Amino acid sequence: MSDLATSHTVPVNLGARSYTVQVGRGLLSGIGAAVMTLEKLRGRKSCAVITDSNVAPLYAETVLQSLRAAGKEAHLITVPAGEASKSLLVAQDVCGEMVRAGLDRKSFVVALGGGVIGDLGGFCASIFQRGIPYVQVPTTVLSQVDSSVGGKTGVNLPDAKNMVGAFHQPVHVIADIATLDSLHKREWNEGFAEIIKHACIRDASMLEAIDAVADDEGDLTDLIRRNIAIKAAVVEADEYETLGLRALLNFGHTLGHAIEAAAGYGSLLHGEAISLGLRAALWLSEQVSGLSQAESQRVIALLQKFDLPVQLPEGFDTGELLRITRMDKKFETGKIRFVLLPHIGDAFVSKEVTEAHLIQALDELRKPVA
Ligand SMILES: NC(=O)c1ccc[n+]([C@@H]2O[C@H](COP(=O)([O-])OP(=O)(O)OC[C@H]3O[C@@H](n4cnc5c(N)ncnc54)[C@H](O)[C@@H]3O)[C@@H](O)[C@H]2O)c1
Ligand SMILES: O=C(O)C(=O)C[C@@H](O)[C@H](O)[C@H](O)COP(=O)(O)O
Ligand SMILES: [Zn+2]
Repeated sequence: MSDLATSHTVPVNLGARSYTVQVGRGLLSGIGAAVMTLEKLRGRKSCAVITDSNVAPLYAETVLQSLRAAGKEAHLITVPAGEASKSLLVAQDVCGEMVRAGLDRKSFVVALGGGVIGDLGGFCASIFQRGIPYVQVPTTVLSQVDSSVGGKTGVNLPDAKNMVGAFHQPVHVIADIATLDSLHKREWNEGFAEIIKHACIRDASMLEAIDAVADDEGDLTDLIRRNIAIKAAVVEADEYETLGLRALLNFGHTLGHAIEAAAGYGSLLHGEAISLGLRAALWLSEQVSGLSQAESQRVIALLQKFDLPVQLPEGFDTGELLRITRMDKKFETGKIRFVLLPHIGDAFVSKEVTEAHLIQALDELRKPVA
């Protein structure tokens, strides 16, 4: 069977902002042809391919050639790899390069890379000349299963994650599984924190499939497709996170984001910080919403199987973590809205979690897993 024969299409139904996610091996060289078929890009001849310094030498040429063969003027813009590039200063540089390259309101963006590039590239597309379309071409596990879908774009402020941004849906997503072959182990593993999160909030049966992939026995493409479908369904139900449904995708993120920011962007990868946040949220779920210890332990064991951290390293101050946590976008009139599980596969937003609970959870997170 050819690679293309094994590719899947997942629709994201958002009315006028609907798009599809193509997932399979060997899709990258077909990006020009794919873009040609998109009604929303009709008549748009020039584009910026935004990528990072690790991804550019691996995949930029294939993407540029494919776009140029399809008649597009494609300009490459490369930013330094890593979370530090998700900043207003880098966004300003990228927009500056777009102007100098002669891009205009009729141009579009291709975000080629991991979640940093998807969030940054999508954000630049959302603000450049008040908004132009963009295509997501995610090249990490994390970006394929999570960040490329749903239209959350943005950058960090030194104090807190994703503080400046916009909802701006892509017009298409191309997730080429073959690009994952070049990932280093650490970046491969971190993506599984979000996959495990999806299982926790929506689909307990996925834990088995994740276990199988960890043992090199599972179907990775199918697992990625399943995760995209979960993300798409949640986003379809609550695109702008106003109904308390999309907030479920934030399971493990309240403390996870605080830990990521406190670590100084880059020393912990997003998925690693979320792994720590997941252990804390599982413990809080045991205390507040009746999650069984056995269920909690099963998830923690799976995080450990991917070498993800589950014990807070030395050097994190509880007061500082709480200060950052208070900036979480889920805070409402001074009250924490915290995502909890009564069972694996079932999540809800609770207002029962207090700062005292958070302090206890951080104390717990400092202890080794029993
Ligand atoms: N918008 C959303 O809904 C959403 C969801 C989850 C996470 N995020 C954001 O995504 C970011 C994390 O994404 P990430 O983990 O993909 O990080 P990343 O983009 O920094 O990629 C991780 C590392 O892998 C390298 N890389 C990327 N693709 C590669 C490939 N195919 N081969 C070799 N190396 C490759 C990158 O250069 C980088 O060094 C965080 O900023 C997080 O906040 C956003
Ligand atoms: O898409 C969402 O919604 C998510 O919450 C997905 C998260 O994995 C992701 O880290 C997201 O960027 C968090 O957004 P934020 O609004 O909490 O900053
Ligand atoms: Zn996340």
